[in-house]
Amino acid sequence: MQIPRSNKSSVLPLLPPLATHSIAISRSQWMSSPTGCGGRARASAQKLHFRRGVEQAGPPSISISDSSESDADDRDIDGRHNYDPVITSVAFNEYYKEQGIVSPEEWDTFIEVLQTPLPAAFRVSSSSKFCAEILQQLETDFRKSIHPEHTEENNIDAIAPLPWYPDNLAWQFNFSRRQLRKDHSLERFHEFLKIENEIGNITRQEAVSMIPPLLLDVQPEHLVLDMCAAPGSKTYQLLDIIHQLNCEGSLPHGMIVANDLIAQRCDHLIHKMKRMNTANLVVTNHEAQCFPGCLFSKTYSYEMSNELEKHPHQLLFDRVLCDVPCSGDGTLRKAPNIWRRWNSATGNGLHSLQLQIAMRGIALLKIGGRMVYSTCSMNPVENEAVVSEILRRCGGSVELVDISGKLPQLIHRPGLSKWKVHDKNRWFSTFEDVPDYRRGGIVRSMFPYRSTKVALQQVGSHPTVNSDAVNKACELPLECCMRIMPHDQNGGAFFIAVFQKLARIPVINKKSVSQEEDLPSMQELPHLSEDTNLLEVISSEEKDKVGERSPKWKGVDPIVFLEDESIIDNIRSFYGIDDSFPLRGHLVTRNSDSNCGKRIYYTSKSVKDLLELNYQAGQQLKIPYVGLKMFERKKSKQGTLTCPFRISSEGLALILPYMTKQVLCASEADFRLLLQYKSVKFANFVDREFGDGAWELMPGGCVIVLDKGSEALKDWSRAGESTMAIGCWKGKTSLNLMVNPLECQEMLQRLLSGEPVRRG
Ligand SMILES: C[S@@+](CC[C@H](N)C(=O)[O-])C[C@H]1O[C@@H](n2cnc3c(N)ncnc32)[C@H](O)[C@@H]1O
Repeated sequence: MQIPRSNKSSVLPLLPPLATHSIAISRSQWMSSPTGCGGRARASAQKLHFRRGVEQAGPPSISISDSSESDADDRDIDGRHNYDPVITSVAFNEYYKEQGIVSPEEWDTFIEVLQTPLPAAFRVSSSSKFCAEILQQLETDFRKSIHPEHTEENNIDAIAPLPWYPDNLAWQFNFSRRQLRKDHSLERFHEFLKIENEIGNITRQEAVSMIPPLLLDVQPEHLVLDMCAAPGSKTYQLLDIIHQLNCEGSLPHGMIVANDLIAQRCDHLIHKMKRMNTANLVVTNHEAQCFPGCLFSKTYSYEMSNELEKHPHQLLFDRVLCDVPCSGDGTLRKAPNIWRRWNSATGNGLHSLQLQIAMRGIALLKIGGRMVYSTCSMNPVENEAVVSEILRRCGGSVELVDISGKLPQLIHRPGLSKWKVHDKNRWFSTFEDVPDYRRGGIVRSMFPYRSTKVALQQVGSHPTVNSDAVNKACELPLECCMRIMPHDQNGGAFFIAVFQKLARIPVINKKSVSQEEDLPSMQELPHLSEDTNLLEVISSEEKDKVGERSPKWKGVDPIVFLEDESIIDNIRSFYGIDDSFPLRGHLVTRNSDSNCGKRIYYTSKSVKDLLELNYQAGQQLKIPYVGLKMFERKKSKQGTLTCPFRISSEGLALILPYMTKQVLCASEADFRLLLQYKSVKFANFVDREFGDGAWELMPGGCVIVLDKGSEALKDWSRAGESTMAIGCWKGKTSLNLMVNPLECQEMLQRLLSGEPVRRG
């Protein structure tokens, strides 16, 4: 029996009254199947691989699931779509009762909570310059002013911070999404959520999904790989962490590489990440289990590892987030149609893929680095079994980190040490019980790990299973894993394990994996360099690419460093960009003829290094998105321009403190005039001096900064915290706004209401 662990024993006081009626469920709520996207040959092959993994044990249908947020969430309890009253499953009940997932006394509460809708949660971006104001607004305004029906009756807070999340940055609300949309008393709060979410100041994210990035212990200088990243709520949280401490006009040293197999899901992720305006993100599109190591020196050996620090020969990460595709029954409250599909074969079918992805993650980790393995499934075959097999295969070169005290207010349970495997109406306690014809689908690594020597006893000339050993608790420290159950704090279910890499991982001996012998200890292994090990896990297709100079990824524009110095010098001198802001080597375009590039993107030093490594390694990485859009070429009817590039809104906050030319300060009246009319003749500005100043600017791109009365901004290098600035274009007779309509509307609204505005 597992006992919840927490310094606090009480559950969150937001537990809603349990539903006794059937709840309405939309079929479209479930995450779209990976098999439904994309069309390119390679993507199809990848998807096929994923599907095969899933179908290995023969589930009728499956979708990937994640516990982040989903727009479809809004429909599941809304009742506008198809109703499906199924909120229970005999197979589910039988399976988890047999696994002893919760104590018999807890069972009814567990199921009752699972049958209620999940309270929505959101996170305030700590890197947002309006973080403090937003937190204050939540605490002093909304927390006190909103009282939807049942919270009022039950005398509970309608919204409250999650007690375990640091600095009150995460909040949960105690009413349904339907109420949020329909209840008039929540209108202002709903509007607030929508706007702040669009801007990127807050992110809707399921509470339990916020835990893995917290336990990854990410520092702003870390190189982080998010292996299965879409739709990206954890990626956003990771970016938030690395940007948290940096000041305006500077970039953190770290970087996030966000990867996903499905191109369409990558697009969704990219769309979301754009809200962060970051130069420290790379989005890649690979099978995580074959993620390229960008190894380019065939002569590299372990003895050269000191050199490696200075000139990386392969891609290694300080932190890896391995939030694998899973059966997702931890999200049943959010995605109730999982009840109807629930089948133990789903978890069995995903086990091998999850293991492969996690092993690749460990291989890509620097020694001393950390990897979080997580799922939103309750199934031990997808959780503890994968963790056990990682520990077994790594033979002491990784250890499980005890995270039990890291988030003291979070109620959680230790990992299971015993479980069974279910297959086609049969239960197996050991692999030896599995008939030969099922050993393709049911593999040894699904069972609790125990030494073969312990498990087998000799009876006559035949080894038989020692039943004491079978019932013996697993020998691995699985209690270090973290299980979160829905009724622990009125949330979703989640599983998390944190690994620390202590040494190079042993080369995987095919025999020991397939025949399930105990792995030799590290000392017994030949002294092999880690790159050999990395290549072991790179697929042959990837392997072929090592050393290639210019392979092209179909459908993805090549990334080209902007090397034309005349363009860079032109931009620098036109905008008077201070020399302390590095441009050379940091600018990229997505066009092989960089002179014709319409958009120029800025990359941080870490991203620049990664792109260079990738180039040297033959462009192993397929990168659909990189860099912060900084300059955009604009065609002009004004004839030849001194500089045809304007500064884009996304990059404005970063570069403004370094600009000494083409910047003008406007009164609030003139600033508003520009936002309202988009194009204003010089003579029509309220402040004549400003109109004259605008006329005197060079034709082309310029930036208008809001002058906040007494605090007239004279020194752009101090632009930051409360600076409000917009990109414009100086034409022959007028100033023209270069801000997209939505952003413009937002700014205007905030200006009129006196509320804070977003940077840029
Ligand atoms: C649990 S979701 C990830 C949720 C995400 N970490 C978040 O917080 O928003 C799993 C993701 O894995 C992706 N996926 C499935 N198979 C994959 C593979 N072999 N390699 C990489 N990604 C894969 C799916 O497309 C899906 O987006």
